[in-house]
Amino acid sequence: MDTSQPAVSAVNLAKSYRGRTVVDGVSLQIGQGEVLGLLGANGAGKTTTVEMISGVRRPDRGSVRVLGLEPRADRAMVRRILGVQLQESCLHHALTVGELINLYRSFYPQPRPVPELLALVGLDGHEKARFESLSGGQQQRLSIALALVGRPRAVILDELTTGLDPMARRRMWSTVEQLRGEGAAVLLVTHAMQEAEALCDRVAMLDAGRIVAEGTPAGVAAAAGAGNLEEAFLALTGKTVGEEEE
Ligand SMILES: Nc1ncnc2c1ncn2[C@@H]1O[C@H](COP(=O)(O)OP(=O)(O)OP(=O)(O)O)[C@@H](O)[C@H]1O
Repeated sequence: MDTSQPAVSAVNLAKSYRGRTVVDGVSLQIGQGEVLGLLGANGAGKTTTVEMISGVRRPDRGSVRVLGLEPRADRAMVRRILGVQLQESCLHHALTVGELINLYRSFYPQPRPVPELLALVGLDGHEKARFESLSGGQQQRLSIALALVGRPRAVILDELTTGLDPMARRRMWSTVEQLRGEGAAVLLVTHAMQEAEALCDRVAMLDAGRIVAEGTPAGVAAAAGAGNLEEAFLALTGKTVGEEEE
């Protein structure tokens, strides 16, 4: 494992589906202890980009390194150091929160203790609840806890707080701050510009598969002649937040 390099490095990634290019030359670097926000309208290519970074999807072009490892070639090693927020539908609905966490804990050499994980995502007291009995927001928080079980050095959080109530959202924000404090590299995919401003050291704005702006939230806003990220998003992409790509 090479720790002198950025924790996550993606160079010139490209992906087409049936001849249509949806990611077109995306390069991203995330240092240890850094939170990078990936912003873009629906269909801009964010999920495809993070899927290539996590190794779930093979890029047509370009390369990815996570702590110097190649996610597809070094799959087993990368799984130990990269935490990815899961889609909750992948989880066994009849298992309890505690059972699911313990199952994931068994995959890692030094997993976080169960109470720490429950506290991180605000699920204290829910250890014995079956997954299927949790609310949508609680299921989402459990999927975040499972991404953090193995003390990952790099974390991908896709729509961290979408659908969460204001208190849960704030808790997730402190969880991200804790991860940064632990030296993890965090890639945060978000539509919430206020969240990006509050949490991200840098943001990359994606439009139609290309990065159209990158820098600190304040720097991106200033370069676009905008007062904040939401206005910058509109100026740079011609879309309001949440609007679809053509
Ligand atoms: N498996 C697939 N087959 C064909 N087209 C796909 C596939 N996955 C994604 N696409 C298309 O690629 C484009 C980019 O999708 P992607 O999910 O990466 O965007 P996104 O920025 O994550 O959007 P959202 O904010 O809606 O999640 C979209 O036009 C989408 O329809």
